[in-house]
Amino acid sequence: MQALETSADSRPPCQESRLLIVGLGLIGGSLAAALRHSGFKGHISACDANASEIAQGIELGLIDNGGSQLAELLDDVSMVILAVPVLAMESVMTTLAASLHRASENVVITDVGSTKATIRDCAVRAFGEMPSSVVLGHPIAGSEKSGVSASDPALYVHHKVILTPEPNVDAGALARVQALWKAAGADVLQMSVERHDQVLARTSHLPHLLAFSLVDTLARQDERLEIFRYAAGGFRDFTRIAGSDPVMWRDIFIANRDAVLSSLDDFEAGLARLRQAVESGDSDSLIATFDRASHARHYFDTLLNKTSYQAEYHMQPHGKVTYRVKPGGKAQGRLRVPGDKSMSHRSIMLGALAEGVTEVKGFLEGEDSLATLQSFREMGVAIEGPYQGRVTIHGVGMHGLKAPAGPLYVGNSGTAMRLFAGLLAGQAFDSELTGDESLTKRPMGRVADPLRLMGATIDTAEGGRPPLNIKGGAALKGIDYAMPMASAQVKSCLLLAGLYAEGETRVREPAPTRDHTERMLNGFGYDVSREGDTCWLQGGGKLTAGPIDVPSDISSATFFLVAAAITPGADITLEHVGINPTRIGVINILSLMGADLTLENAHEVGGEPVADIRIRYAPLKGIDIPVDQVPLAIDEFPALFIAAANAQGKTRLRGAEELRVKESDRIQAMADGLAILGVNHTVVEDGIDIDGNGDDSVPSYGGGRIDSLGDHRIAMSFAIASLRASDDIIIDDCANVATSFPDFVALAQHIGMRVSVEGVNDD
Ligand SMILES: O=C(O)C1=C[C@@H](OP(=O)(O)O)[C@@H](O)[C@H](O)C1
Ligand SMILES: C=C(OP(=O)(O)O)C(=O)O
Repeated sequence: MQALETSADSRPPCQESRLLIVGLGLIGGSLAAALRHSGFKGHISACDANASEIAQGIELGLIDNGGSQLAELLDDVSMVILAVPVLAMESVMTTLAASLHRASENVVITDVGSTKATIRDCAVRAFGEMPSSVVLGHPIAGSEKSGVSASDPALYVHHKVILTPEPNVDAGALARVQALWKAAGADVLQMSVERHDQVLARTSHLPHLLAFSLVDTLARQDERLEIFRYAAGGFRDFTRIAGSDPVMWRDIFIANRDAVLSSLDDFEAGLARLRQAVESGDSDSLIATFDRASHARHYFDTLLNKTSYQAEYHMQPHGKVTYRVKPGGKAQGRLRVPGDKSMSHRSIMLGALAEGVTEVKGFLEGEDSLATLQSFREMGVAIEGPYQGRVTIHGVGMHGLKAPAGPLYVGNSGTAMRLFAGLLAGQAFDSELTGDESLTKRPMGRVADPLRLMGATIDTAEGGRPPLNIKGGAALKGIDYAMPMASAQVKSCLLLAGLYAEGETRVREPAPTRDHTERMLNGFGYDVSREGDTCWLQGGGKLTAGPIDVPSDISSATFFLVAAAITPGADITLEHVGINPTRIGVINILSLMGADLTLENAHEVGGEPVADIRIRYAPLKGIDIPVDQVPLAIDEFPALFIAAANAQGKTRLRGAEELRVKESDRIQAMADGLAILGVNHTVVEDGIDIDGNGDDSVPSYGGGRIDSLGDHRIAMSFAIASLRASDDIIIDDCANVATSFPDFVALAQHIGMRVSVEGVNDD
């Protein structure tokens, strides 16, 4: 992602005519400094009980004038910014309510307080109701320093400012407060007052309380403060914030009492668990806690660096990643795409339930498989890594998982939710599975129904959607189940539940689907048999740990296979790709269309066939896609539709209704994008007809702006399409690419595509 603009020249200017900052400390002073630095043309005055702060503010050139009597400073003011400690807000608001009638109608009031519910209550008491011109806010920036002399014009640059507007807020007032903070260089976002107070209790107030407490405890034990002479980096890092302004923090803890107490309860419970582990020398529990924490801390770094999809999803719900791809470009070179997503999920699941230590290499460090990994940490499994695709899982055995403290969040991943459902149905504890907005729309009845036949108790939301609530302690019984759809996720779910069931669990599939679960179970020494369309296993066995080598994901490789298949002169080799027969629909379909594909260096790793795939450009022709290839290429269709748009003649797909229940309705999402590019097509319920251009001397279609609907495969498919477009293709909502293919943009650039990332729009 591109760096956000930092230079003051490029920030939108703040147009207020006259600002009044009430409380001229570090926060108010830094806002004045930032505005001055941005070229703010208006007048700034300040009100502070401390005359020397005002004098210093004037001397530093931050404010034009000031005084200690609020009522006297309100003439002609356009915006008032309250930067006094939280408990002083009420008297300031009362004065404002009494005096503001003298000022212009248009005055907007905002604040910078660290808690929001109490300040909203103050406003309601002072004004009789929440005025629509009040927009409460909180800049997430600060320093242990205080006073106007510590003002820093860069304090807010790239920092978040959370605004908590009430439903009756005046849209103009909100826009003006947003403009104020953007001019100071901040990223502005919005949330409700309640959510703000809960989030801040955990992320800011609790850490401050702990730092104050630790320093105070140590200082009391050592009156002469001798001990601090020996305190090194860890102490310094942990306690820096204990130097913060005591009055301000007293006010915050009084104001945000309930949310702070609830986060403190959680913390005390965690501390008690650690105490117990230390006392009893419980090395596994210590390692599990530290590993989880260390991983979470690294993950937090990726959030800060905005390198993660989750960062977009959780911290910037209104900000999206956009790809801009220039038309043309090349498709040349050797590359290795990341590890297989299906196998990465399964390696963690089976490794966790195994006896012994499982070493995984080639693990996909994408958000989907990382969410699976994190969920097992939350169930007490010690997992080291991932470090460059290597993960070490300390298996806990079939019955060693522990109840997680809360819901297990599996992000965007249908695979994880469905496989987890089977596995959790066999546990002794209750559990809840949740996911992101896209996953929340996907059907889970397909696993809940057969699991109920096995004896599980599972509640879903309306229409069989997530979240799933799974009752622990069920006595599962094996079933003989004919799946109504060809789904590896349903099959795998039932096989995993079958591990815990009495007797035999048999699953019949209407067409072959990926068989990674069966292969990996066999690899862990658990017998899974197959005859024709049916596979089965006996419950009650055990898994034995062993090494797993995850090959590159053929679903990710597909984008580059199609890139080369449509680009004259292309020659790409994809290394070490998994070519399991249940996954090679894309190779078969492209070959039928006339692509020049060869497999080199074919061999087997850990029970899965792999090869290097070389593909050189050859003109494509439209085909009727054989129905038996559909489940074998299910995730590859968005990219194959782009191949079809470049082929000569019509390509017809039928029997692919499953595409409608993926991360998006992939038939409709692709049809909508193809329409924007000007590609003729006809949508039917279970497929699509696409008319290809087939003339490789001219571009195959135009450009345009496409909504990927937050679906990674839609985003990457239209990025590849640009190789044969006549104009730029701009694709919105691409953060989700990180769920399956975190390096996609870098590799696309590597082969010669002209793709750039436009970053976050923060409005
Ligand atoms: O088992 C798996 O790992 C997967 C199975 C497929 O889903 P269905 O089982 O719903 O077809 C596929 O679309 C998904 O990306 C991964
Ligand atoms: C459908 C996909 O994944 P999942 O079902 O795990 O969300 C996919 O990766 O294309």
